Amino acid sequence: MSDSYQKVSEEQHKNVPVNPYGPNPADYLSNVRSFQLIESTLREGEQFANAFFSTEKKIEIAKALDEFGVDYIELTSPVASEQSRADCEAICKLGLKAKILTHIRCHMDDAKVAVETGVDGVDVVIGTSQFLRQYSHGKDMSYITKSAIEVIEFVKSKGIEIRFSSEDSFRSDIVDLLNIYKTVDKIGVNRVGIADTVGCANPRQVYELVKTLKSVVSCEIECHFHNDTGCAIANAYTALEAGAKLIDVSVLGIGERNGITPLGGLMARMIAADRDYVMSKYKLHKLRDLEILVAEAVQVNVPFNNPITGFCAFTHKAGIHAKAILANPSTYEILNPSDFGLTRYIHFANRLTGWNAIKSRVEQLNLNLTDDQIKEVTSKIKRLGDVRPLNIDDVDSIIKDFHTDVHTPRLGPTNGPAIDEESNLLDSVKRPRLN
Ligand SMILES: CC(=O)SCCNC(=O)CCNC(=O)[C@H](O)C(C)(C)COP(=O)(O)OP(=O)(O)OC[C@H]1O[C@@H](n2cnc3c(N)ncnc32)[C@H](O)[C@@H]1OP(=O)(O)O
Ligand SMILES: O=C(O)CCC(=O)C(=O)O
Ligand SMILES: [Zn+2]
Repeated sequence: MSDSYQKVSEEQHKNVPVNPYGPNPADYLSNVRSFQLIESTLREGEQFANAFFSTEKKIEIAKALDEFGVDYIELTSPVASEQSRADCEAICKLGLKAKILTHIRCHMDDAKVAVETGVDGVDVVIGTSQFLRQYSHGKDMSYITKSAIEVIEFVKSKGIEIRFSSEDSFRSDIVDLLNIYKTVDKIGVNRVGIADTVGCANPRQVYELVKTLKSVVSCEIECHFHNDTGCAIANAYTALEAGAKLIDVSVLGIGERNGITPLGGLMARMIAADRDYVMSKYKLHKLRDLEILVAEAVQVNVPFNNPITGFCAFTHKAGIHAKAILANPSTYEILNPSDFGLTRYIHFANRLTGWNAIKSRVEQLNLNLTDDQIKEVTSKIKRLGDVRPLNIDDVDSIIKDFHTDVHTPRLGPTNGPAIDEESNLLDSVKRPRLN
């Protein structure tokens, strides 16, 4: 960043207008201002193609998630492997503030192992769509209901939390879904879960399903959204608006295929909706380090366009934007980088820059130029920017040369040959001109 970008002031946003499209406080269903996070980097995230977490790495990630302030940490099923079981036990013993969950199939064999690990709760899942009933577990709805009741009653008898979830909820029959949720709610689960396992749902469908489910169960609703069609964050937000309380996330969204709702992206969405709630609950300054920790663990880069932490998420380039940002950052920023311990930049070393951005650079360099002179030097910068990409040193040289030029008494044409400005443009960056 350092050679092409200018760090600009930490100025706070000013005169932020009320957003007429913001959450409507009259919407009694909405949990936008009271949501919780089920962080699944160590469960769904372990299903990401590149993921292998050693015990030490799992512990480091669990501690970092806890420090960030997530409400729950979900871990891989203890029946997945012997080490998965041992890791689950080890994380339970850390004494974290977040509640620890593990995730199992709807089967007594899994449940018996899960309750012995020391977890605070068990997330049970079973596919309810025709696809999964036919090609995954091969069970019908009455078998599913029977085994759900058995597993739920068993886990409850151990005095720990229990959540029942249908897999592939959005391709399941609505009557089957509502029947099974009503049944498990009656037995007394802490939460029921809806899962968009294949990422097929859109926000309108999410709103409808969550709202309908809300009208038939008394327990909390958790939602899990895959991002195959790019709706994972929007669906999560809409689910909260419709009355869901808990959202499954993972760091950078890692998970099966292209993953689920990303923690950082959801934070961006939620802080735009209710900054006070989000700031009071989550340590947003830790987000960048958390993402780097997980990105390195699974050998990927933080995406360039990631919400909040993408390398240019708070960099403003076009002259029109730069002018307004310098006057009031709220003009072109919905999020304030300082909320995340980050910095705003103006990218002025390019041909889209404007004289207001260059004026700010001139002031940073402690040089004295009139507005007309700054406009002239801006034209020079643009001309060079038409020839090649620029960096800060290029721009600073042009400004400093110009400054020297206008503050040096003219020596007259007899002191040297005139230099044609157009043909010597590149040269003029390097040394003062004497014309
Ligand atoms: C959408 C999701 O992400 S759900 C969570 C996915 N998580 C995991 O799969 C955890 C990692 N998985 C594993 O380690 C293994 O798959 C295990 C240990 C769970 C099971 O391994 P295996 O016994 O070798 O079975 P395999 O993985 O080949 O097939 C899955 C089995 O679970 C059954 N099954 C699948 N889903 C469920 C369910 N929700 N509830 C009960 N049984 C289920 C299938 O019928 C199949 O059983 P069968 O072939 O023995 O009849
Ligand atoms: O347990 C759940 O709610 C979700 C399981 C899962 O990962 C999925 O369906 O994609
Ligand atoms: Zn999933």
